[in-house]
Parts: sequence; C-alpha cells; structure tokens
Amino acid sequence: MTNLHVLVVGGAGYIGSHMVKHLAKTGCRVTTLDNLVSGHRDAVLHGDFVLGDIADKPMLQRLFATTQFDAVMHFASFIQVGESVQKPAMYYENNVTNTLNLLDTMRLSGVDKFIFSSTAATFGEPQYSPIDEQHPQLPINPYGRSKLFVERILDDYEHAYGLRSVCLRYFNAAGADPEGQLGERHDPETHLIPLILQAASGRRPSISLFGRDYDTPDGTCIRDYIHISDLCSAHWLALLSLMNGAGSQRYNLGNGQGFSVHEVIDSALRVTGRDIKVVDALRRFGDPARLVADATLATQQLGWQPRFSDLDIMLDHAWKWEQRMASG
Ligand SMILES: NC(=O)c1ccc[n+]([C@@H]2O[C@H](COP(=O)([O-])OP(=O)(O)OC[C@H]3O[C@@H](n4cnc5c(N)ncnc54)[C@H](O)[C@@H]3O)[C@@H](O)[C@H]2O)c1
Ligand SMILES: O=c1ccn([C@@H]2O[C@H](COP(=O)(O)OP(=O)(O)O[C@H]3O[C@H](CO)[C@H](O)[C@H](O)[C@H]3O)[C@@H](O)[C@H]2O)c(=O)[nH]1
Repeated sequence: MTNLHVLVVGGAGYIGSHMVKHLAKTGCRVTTLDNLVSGHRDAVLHGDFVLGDIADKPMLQRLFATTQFDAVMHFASFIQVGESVQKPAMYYENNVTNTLNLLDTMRLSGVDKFIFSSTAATFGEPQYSPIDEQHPQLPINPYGRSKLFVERILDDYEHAYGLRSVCLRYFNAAGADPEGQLGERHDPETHLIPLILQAASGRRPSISLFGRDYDTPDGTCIRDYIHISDLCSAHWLALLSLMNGAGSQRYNLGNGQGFSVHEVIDSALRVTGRDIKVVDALRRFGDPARLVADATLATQQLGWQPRFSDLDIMLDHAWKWEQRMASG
C-alpha cells in the first residue's frame, strides 16, 4: 500500500517528524500540517508542508476540500503534564476542542481512518504492572484526561459516523532516527533522556534526579522507554490494519521492560563516556513509581515487534543527535 496519502498533523514535532520520514520511506505521499508552536520546519524532511493551526476550522475545510487524504495521523497536542495542571484550559482547548475540529472536518469530508497519539498518562496511578489494555483509565492530571476524552470521543464517532481509529498509548518515547537526521528538540525540554545527554554534552551543567525514595529496587522511578522507530512501525501497522478494514483498536506501546532513572544514567555514562553531574532533587509531583506497558495485544493483533528495545541503543541514537545539536 504505497500509494496512500497520509496527513500527519503535528509532523514537525519529535514523534511526528520521524513518522513523516517513515511514511515517505514506505512510498506513501505525506502532507504535514503543523503550526510550529513546538515543532521545527526543518524537521519535516519529506512531502508537502502546510503551516496551520487545527484551531482554524476554515483552513482545515479548505485543506480537506482540495486534497484527498486516505488517513490522518494526529500527533499535535500540548504534552507537558506539569503545565497541564497549571493551565488546564489551554490543554483542553488544544488537545480536545481543536482535535474535534479535525475530526469533524474529516467526517464531513468522508475521511474515516484516524491514528491518535494517546499516552500512558490515561491510566493514572498503576493498579498493577505491567499495564495492559484492561487496566482502568483514571488519569490524575489534565494532560492525561485530555487524551482520554479524545479516546472516548473516538468511540462515539465510530459508533455514530463510522470513523475508525487506532489509539496508541505510548509509554516513554525515546531515542532518535538511527540515520541521525532527526531527534528530540523540545523547548523547554522536560524528558529525562535528552536532559541527561545535554548534561553529558555540556549544554546543561547537571541533571536533577527527582527522588531516590520510591518503592523500587534502587529507589528511583521505573519507566518503559520505547524507541521512536518502533513507535513509527506500530503506526504503520495500525494504518495498514485500518486500510484492510479493521475496526477501531486501542493499544499500549512499550517494551514491557522498565528501567530506573539510575539505570538510564548508567547507560548514558557507558554510551557517552562523559562525566554527568547528577543533583538529587525532590520527587516531581504526580510521578508514579513504576510505569511499564504490556504490549502483548499490539504484538498479537498488529504483528508489531519492537526492534530497538536495548536501552544502550536508544541512548546511542539519542547521543548522536545530541552531539549534532551541541555542535550547533
Ligand atoms: N514524547 C512522549 O514521550 C509521548 C508519550 C506519550 C504520548 N505522546 C504524544 O505524542 C504526540 C507527539 O509528541 P511529541 O513528543 O512529538 O510532541 P511535540 O511537541 O514534539 O510535537 C507536537 C507537534 O504538534 C504541533 N502542534 C501543537 N498544537 C498544534 C495545533 N493546534 N495545530 C497544529 N500543530 C500543532 C507542534 O508544533 C509540534 O510540532 C503528542 O500528542 C503527545 O501527547 C508523547
Ligand atoms: O530532569 C528530570 C526529568 C525526569 N526525571 C525522571 O525521569 C522519569 C521519566 O520522566 P520523563 O519526564 O522523561 O517522562 P514521564 O514518564 O514523566 O512522561 C512520559 O509519560 C507520560 C505518561 O505518564 C506522558 O505521556 C509524557 O508525555 C511522557 O513523556 C521520571 O521518573 C522523572 O521523575 C528526573 O529524574 N529528572
């Protein structure tokens, strides 16, 4: 299926830009729609680029009236948990209201396949581990709730309008393009791995370690890091399943293997060979001790197999990108 035309909303961001490259490699036609609020124009390496905001309904209507898309992948949202607690209105507006603009334009234009970036944050405090799709979804912050609302809206839109969707609940996206062309470039950066690597490259004086008193073997939080390339392959398989007529699906995406903050720092020390100054800090509000995915359903139903589950490989790819950034 290489003659598909896919609209990638948020394709100038970290995950979206890798997806654009992945789709182009498969031979798909790709259009990126992004307002560049946090994305980068030079991260869109393939296809057409439309500068626009999904808040702008007339712009969406014009875009869908002039171009026939086979499917939409939606990466655009605000993504910081802490900020969502301070500014919930901003999060609900961009992540929910604006997503509704996109969905309504799609249904009125007859585009009925949608792949949505959901998150582990829809689950809230884990009741058991690893977290499968049956786990209750009880988010504890506006960011997680905004994503869960969209999941629920999508259930209703399939029922009423036949709009089929795959919600992919990523755990911790990590790594960078193995060919070194793309990587993570958030500003401000809040994610652990790029922050550690910025401390290694000298772009930051140190990394703060948020809490050593969690109920985990070394006292630091455990997360399930998933390589960006593996996220892209899951999106591709999800798209194929919708193209083949499957109904809506929801999948948790991770490696099923958790690494503590301490283990991530150790990996960065091995991979970079640099000194990394670690400063102990208080717990960050709202961080569960352990978040690990059970991604069995995605492996069984989509045939998805993560290729880069080795933590050092994720760090190595991210380090190559960080060295590029550090050298300007
Ligand atoms: N990074 C992670 O670990 C992670 C984990 C779980 C889920 N997610 C989800 O994956 C998606 C992508 O995350 P990311 O890390 O690539 O984020 P990102 O901030 O790098 O990318 C988001 C992109 O969307 C664009 N955008 C935002 N609002 C827009 C709007 N109204 N109109 C048009 N474009 C808009 C931004 O300019 C940016 O290019 C997000 O929806 C996020 O919630 C990310
Ligand atoms: O400077 C830092 C940054 C992070 N951490 C720790 O490192 C771990 C990972 O933190 P990240 O900020 O990298 O990632 P999160 O697990 O908080 O967030 C990820 O998972 C969330 C779901 O729970 C959201 O989806 C979010 O977008 C996604 O990046 C956490 O234990 C955090 O406390 C530190 O010790 N120091």
